[in-house]
Amino acid sequence: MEGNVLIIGLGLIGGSIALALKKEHQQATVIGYDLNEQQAKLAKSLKVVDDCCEFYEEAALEADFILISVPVMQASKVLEKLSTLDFRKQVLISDVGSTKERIVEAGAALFPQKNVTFIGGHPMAGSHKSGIIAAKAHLFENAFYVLTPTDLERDAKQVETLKDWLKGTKANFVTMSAGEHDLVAGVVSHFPHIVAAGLVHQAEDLQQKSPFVSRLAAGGFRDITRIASSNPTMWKDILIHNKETLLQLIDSWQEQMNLVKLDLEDGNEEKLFDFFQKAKEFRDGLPVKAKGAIPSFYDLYVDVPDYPGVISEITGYLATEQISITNIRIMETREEIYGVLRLSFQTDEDRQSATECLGQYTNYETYIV
Ligand SMILES: NC(=O)c1ccc[n+]([C@@H]2O[C@H](COP(=O)([O-])OP(=O)(O)OC[C@H]3O[C@@H](n4cnc5c(N)ncnc54)[C@H](O)[C@@H]3O)[C@@H](O)[C@H]2O)c1
Ligand SMILES: O=C(O)C(=O)C[C@]1(C(=O)O)C=C[C@@H](O)C=C1
Repeated sequence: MEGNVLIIGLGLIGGSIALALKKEHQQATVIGYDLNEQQAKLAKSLKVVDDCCEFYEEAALEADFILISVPVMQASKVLEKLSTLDFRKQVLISDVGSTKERIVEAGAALFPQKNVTFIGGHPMAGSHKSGIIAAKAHLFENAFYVLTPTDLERDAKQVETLKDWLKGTKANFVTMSAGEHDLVAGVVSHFPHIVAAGLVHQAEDLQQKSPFVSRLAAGGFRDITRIASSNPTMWKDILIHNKETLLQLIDSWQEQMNLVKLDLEDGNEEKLFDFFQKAKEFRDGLPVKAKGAIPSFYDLYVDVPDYPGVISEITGYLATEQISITNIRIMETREEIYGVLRLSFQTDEDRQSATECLGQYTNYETYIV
């Protein structure tokens, strides 16, 4: 597509979308603005945008597409500022905020004029890293990208235009109401971030009792708390915007913890087993996507002798058969002789091929848990 694009907020998400958009629409001119001047300058020198501006009013009036990619409380302010401009041509405005209801309400109220259309958006993939340095063109490949038009029938054409602008993200677009989005995102994204931060606080408090807490915080603790390293401003804003949903989720979580507590106090083995078994069944049955909310993990465990170079030996065999691994980790050392390697694959077929490959080249035992 040809045209002028303005991206307001040149961090992880704004930068990633700019890269994907420029790749797909080489005729488009992408102008970037960021409150943090250094960030904007860096975006220009890294060629994430064609140019950057000190004030965005002029670029906004010339834009065909404006994307707002700032923390959600700031997004409402940017929308207010844009609404004071005298747009003469047709312009499509969207955002990438992790919450939708309040932003979409503001968009609908602030732009009654026919030539300005606001459609809320949320790419459901990201990272705990922030800033332009972490931006990647492929960040949203295969991830869900939620669009929340206020009136699907009226905005149908603009929704298609928006998808065209965002085509380079290679995301899977889904449309839903802003309310439904905030409920679902609350459950699968916002609330888990609260729990992750809570677990880290608990570990930090207990660190006073034993310095081993942080030294032994490996494996499961690291997996479940990675997202606690995310940007605090972004998450503070998300909680404020999605307050009602999150208050309800906190209540139901507390109820659930109380039940586990009672079962534990009673020593009710059957109920405790059920708690984990039912969670496992639901988790194992979640749809597997290459990227997005739930990453796919097909794990294969390998008992290997504990000597230097064993990892490159294994990866070498798999490379010979062109089998790609998404992750590799040493789990433990047994009796100082054997180690357990966990190899993760994107598909069950890759895992099967890896089992056969290691069976052919080595006598190491492989197993699936
Ligand atoms: N990080 C994720 O995983 C993720 C995923 C999907 C959506 N989101 C949403 O994307 C948005 C941006 O998040 P991010 O991860 O890119 O954050 P980020 O910190 O990497 O980038 C945000 C940028 O916005 C700039 N900014 C702040 N206020 C501004 C304003 N008023 N005007 C112009 N620039 C301003 C900051 O200087 C910063 O460079 C947030 O709304 C977030 O909820 C984040
Ligand atoms: O992978 C991560 O680090 C994320 O937290 C990404 C994540 C998520 O919760 O899934 C975080 C916030 C976004 O709005 C969308 C995606």
